Amino acid sequence: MAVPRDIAKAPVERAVSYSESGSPTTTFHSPPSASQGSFMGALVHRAASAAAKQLKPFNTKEVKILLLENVNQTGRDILTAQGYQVEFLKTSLPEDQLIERIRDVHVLGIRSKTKLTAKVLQEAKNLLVVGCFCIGTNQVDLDYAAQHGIAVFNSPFANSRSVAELVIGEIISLARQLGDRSLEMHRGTWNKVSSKCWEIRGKTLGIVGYGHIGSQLSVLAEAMGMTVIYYDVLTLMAIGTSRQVPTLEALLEDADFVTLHVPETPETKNMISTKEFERMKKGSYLINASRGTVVDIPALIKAMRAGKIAGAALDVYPNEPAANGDYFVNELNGWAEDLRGLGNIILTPHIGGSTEEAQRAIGVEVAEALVRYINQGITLGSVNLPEVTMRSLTVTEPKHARVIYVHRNVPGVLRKVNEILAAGEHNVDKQTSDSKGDVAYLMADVSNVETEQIKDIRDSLDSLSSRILTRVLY
Ligand SMILES: NC(=O)C1=CN([C@@H]2O[C@H](COP(=O)(O)OP(=O)(O)OC[C@H]3O[C@@H](n4cnc5c(N)ncnc54)[C@H](O)[C@@H]3O)[C@@H](O)[C@H]2O)C=CC1
Ligand SMILES: O=C(O)CCC(=O)C(=O)O
Repeated sequence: MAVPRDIAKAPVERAVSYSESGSPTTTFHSPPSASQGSFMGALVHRAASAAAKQLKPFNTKEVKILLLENVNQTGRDILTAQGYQVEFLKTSLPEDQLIERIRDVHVLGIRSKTKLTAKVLQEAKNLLVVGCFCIGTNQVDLDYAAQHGIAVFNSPFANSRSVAELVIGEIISLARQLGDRSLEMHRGTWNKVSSKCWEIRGKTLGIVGYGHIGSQLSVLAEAMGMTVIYYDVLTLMAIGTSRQVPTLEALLEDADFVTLHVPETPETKNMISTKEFERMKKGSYLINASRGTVVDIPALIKAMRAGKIAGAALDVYPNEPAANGDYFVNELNGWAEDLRGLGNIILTPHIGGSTEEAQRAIGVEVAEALVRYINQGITLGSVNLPEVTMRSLTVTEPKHARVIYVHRNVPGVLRKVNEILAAGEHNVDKQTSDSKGDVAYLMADVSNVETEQIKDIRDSLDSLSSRILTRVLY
């Protein structure tokens, strides 16, 4: 029975200590959850039951992981069970502290608040991979990360249902002015009102961005008797009796409730501003649970003060406090106090995806992706690198190694890599490669590799001008 060995190395400029002795470390055990609930989990599990050889990038105890923003216990458990060094913080970190902390970690886990700009990432000399324990990845400079061989993973839909359900709650709450009535009762005032309070049955919901969240919401809204229209840059199949409209303007003119479910991009910045509020129906409502930059908030304040917009629900803001207990005041966003002073406005602290179900599922999904990437180099689900997978090496292949070479997508690289491997008399048993833009990802399982040869393979690959990152797992 082959002893799992443990050797590989981060790229030279992101050197980490590693054991060249091939000293055995703890045997890898797939976390039980790896076989539950996901296609990849099943894939990994099937391979394991066929006596997969467990590859290790480093001595597991040397893998340093920093988890910020209160990543769920499920994710922490999976990473800890691998034997990695896991440090956990409840909050995000301001840039200077982040730069200080990011220098020596191999893996960083964040949620939506931690800004991984090029300035921050260039300090991350050891960083192999970032796990965004959320949907949005706009907080990470994905291109910079890809160009430096740092993989980024997220959880593309584990919290979509939670957001959709929150929005349904908000539609009813706005239509019935529930926030205001509740606040009045808390202050001791009885104020029984029906004027300008409505049923939602028969009203039109306009969904901007008909992706995972928008389409879930569509189903729920129709079940409540609403008519659903949506606008998206893509032509997408309508669910139920909903209908795609050709322009944002057409949606704004028709909808009683407008709800935003687009990502943060240059195109969606201030997507809803003065001109759009002018297009909206008098007495209509706006909901934003996407990203704070999508709505021009001073324009919203004006439109609400003018009575054009009858109510709004905001879950996200251009600047959000770093931690619970921090204040939401003008120092953070210049208009915060004006916003708080409006009637029929629901302000929530970015809780769209904050349910037990969503956070547990995200914890498992992202942590499993991180383990697969660290231990096997599999990039399935990565948002910035080409998605590459390959069946595991098995314990019957004791002298095999997995070579991972992230490189510039230029002609001739495969030939050079294979020449290097052939020069060492290593047969390439299987190989796969894919590219995304100008970055390519090559994975090869090679035979006849002695421990002493690992360094040569790595050094030879490192010397190629196309190299971004070399890893050798065995
Ligand atoms: N409040 C919260 O806690 C949460 C917020 N979010 C935010 O919600 C956003 C949407 O999430 P998903 O539905 O999962 O994303 P998705 O990627 O499944 O769907 C987004 C849709 O927006 C469309 N789109 C992109 N740019 C557009 C534009 N300029 N105009 C019109 N349509 C456009 C896309 O074609 C896509 O169909 C995320 O990017 C994230 O920022 C996500 C989860 C939780
Ligand atoms: O609660 C979070 O971590 C952020 C949720 C979110 O905005 C997202 O998943 O993109």
